[in-house]
Amino acid sequence: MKQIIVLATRNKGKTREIRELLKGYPIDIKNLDDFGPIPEVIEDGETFDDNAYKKASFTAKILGYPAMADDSGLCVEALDGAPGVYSARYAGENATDADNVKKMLEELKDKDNRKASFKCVISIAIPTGPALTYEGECQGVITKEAVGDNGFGYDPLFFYPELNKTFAQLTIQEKGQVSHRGKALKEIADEMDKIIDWIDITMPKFQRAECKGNNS
Ligand SMILES: O=c1nc[nH]c2c1ncn2[C@H]1C[C@H](O)[C@@H](COP(=O)(O)OP(=O)(O)OP(=O)(O)O)O1
Ligand SMILES: [Mg+2]
Repeated sequence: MKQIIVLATRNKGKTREIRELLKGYPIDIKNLDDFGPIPEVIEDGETFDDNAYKKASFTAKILGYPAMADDSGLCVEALDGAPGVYSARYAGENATDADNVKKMLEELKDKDNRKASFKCVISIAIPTGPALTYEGECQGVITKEAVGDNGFGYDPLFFYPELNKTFAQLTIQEKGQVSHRGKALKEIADEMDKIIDWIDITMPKFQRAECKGNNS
């Protein structure tokens, strides 16, 4: 039987990439939409690591299944590493990808140094709290305008010199070979048997102790 893992993200772009890069492995990946409404996790950690763990462990606790969460973002040299963990909210609390892209181009308008890196931490947690952590990073250059229609987020601005394309000009598979998320997922894929064993051994089979006696 396949091990169920809940993908704790609301981001459709991430979901597509994770599903594509983990297809063929003996896990049954569920979306949050497969369950009833659950409260939103507050992503107030100071690091990608903190936020990835918060999202994974909270979801695992609430749903009683192992959960996988990705926290990621863009770190720009000329902006001292910003927006980093604030990448999703760069242009404001309810910012869209287009708002964030626009703000990034404005902030870098007069900057010569356009080096940036994408970072990704993926946490796999079980309901009692323990978790495994995987990470990946990739280097690129921020373009002067949006190029390409694929992907999500800052992809149209992230030029990857080795392929002479932005991430938004790559297929999911091509991006997955070199991206921050792809690298973290490669480690997960390589260790999949160990991860499934770890879940099997560590995760309590019953979340509630059986009560055999009469409580009255
Ligand atoms: O491969 C990527 N290509 C382009 N942009 C990316 C990528 N990876 C992260 N990013 C950007 C999108 C978002 O602005 C932020 C992630 O924020 P982050 O909180 O991790 O995700 P999210 O709020 O969109 O979904 P959720 O927290 O439900 O997983 O970095
Ligand atoms: Mg988020």
